[in-house]
Amino acid sequence: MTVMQRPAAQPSAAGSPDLPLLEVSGLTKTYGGAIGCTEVDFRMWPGEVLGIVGESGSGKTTLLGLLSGSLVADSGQALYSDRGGRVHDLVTMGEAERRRLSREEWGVVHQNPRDGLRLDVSAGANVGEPLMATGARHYGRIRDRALDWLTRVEIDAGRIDDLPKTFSGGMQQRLQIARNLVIGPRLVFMDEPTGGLDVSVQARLLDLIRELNAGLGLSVMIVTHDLAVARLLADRLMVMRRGRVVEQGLTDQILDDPQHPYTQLLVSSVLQV
Ligand SMILES: Nc1ncnc2c1ncn2[C@@H]1O[C@H](COP(=O)(O)OP(=O)(O)OP(=O)(O)O)[C@@H](O)[C@H]1O
Repeated sequence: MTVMQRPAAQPSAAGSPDLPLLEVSGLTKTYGGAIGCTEVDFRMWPGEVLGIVGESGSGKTTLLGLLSGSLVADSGQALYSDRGGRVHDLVTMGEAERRRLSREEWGVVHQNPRDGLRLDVSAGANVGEPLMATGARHYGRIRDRALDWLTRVEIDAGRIDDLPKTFSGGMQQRLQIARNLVIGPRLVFMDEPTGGLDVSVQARLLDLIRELNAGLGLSVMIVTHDLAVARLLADRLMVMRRGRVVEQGLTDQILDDPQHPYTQLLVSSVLQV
């Protein structure tokens, strides 16, 4: 386990808003000889929505995987400041600590909800399980919390005992969000969460993510190839190309006044559609 203490850390229940939630430098991952992402540097702040955009194969999913723990970096540093103000290097920390952070501090929302749900148990169990993994044992209270979260994500309480496979794609995605948020994470990684959904379902899901960010102060790192989604949700954007971050800044600044030729191309190609 690698735990570091920043000299200025001021531990509090929610972590300090003065400390970056994540401070990433030189993060690199190759697959054999091929670059996944290379020399990625950025900071992310508590309560922020950070969008990662770029063409297919630019390294967005690789970066998310390195930070959320499904991939191991070749080199670099990714310092995560937890609720207690303790700082962990995600690149070098041990498996037990990674599992604890995944259980207690993070959520991961996959593009395909089937990758983030257990299809063979009820909707209520899908939401209740993460609570049990963090120590909850009282069946009645677990069911109440599950019901509360189903309602928050606009799933009818009467569906609590139904299997997710009987849900529509949009409902499954909302159930996946409830499963992730029931433990009160500080940071949720989302990989194309609205991909494959039709436009009206997408709009409701985007509203939900905005509400959760504003209401709970949730930090969200969201990968999307859709600049309209990025515009609507993200406070700041990172633009990736061929594994590198070519530009980052405030969303409006990047989309209205892109500096890098690749970002200019990305923005103008969307405008021409
Ligand atoms: N398991 C793997 N084995 C070999 N190469 C991989 C693997 N996963 C990703 N890559 C390569 O790493 C680079 C970055 O891929 P990545 O999936 O991170 O991009 P992306 O921006 O998320 O793309 P998309 O939008 O299509 O999901 C690509 O060149 C890809 O071919």
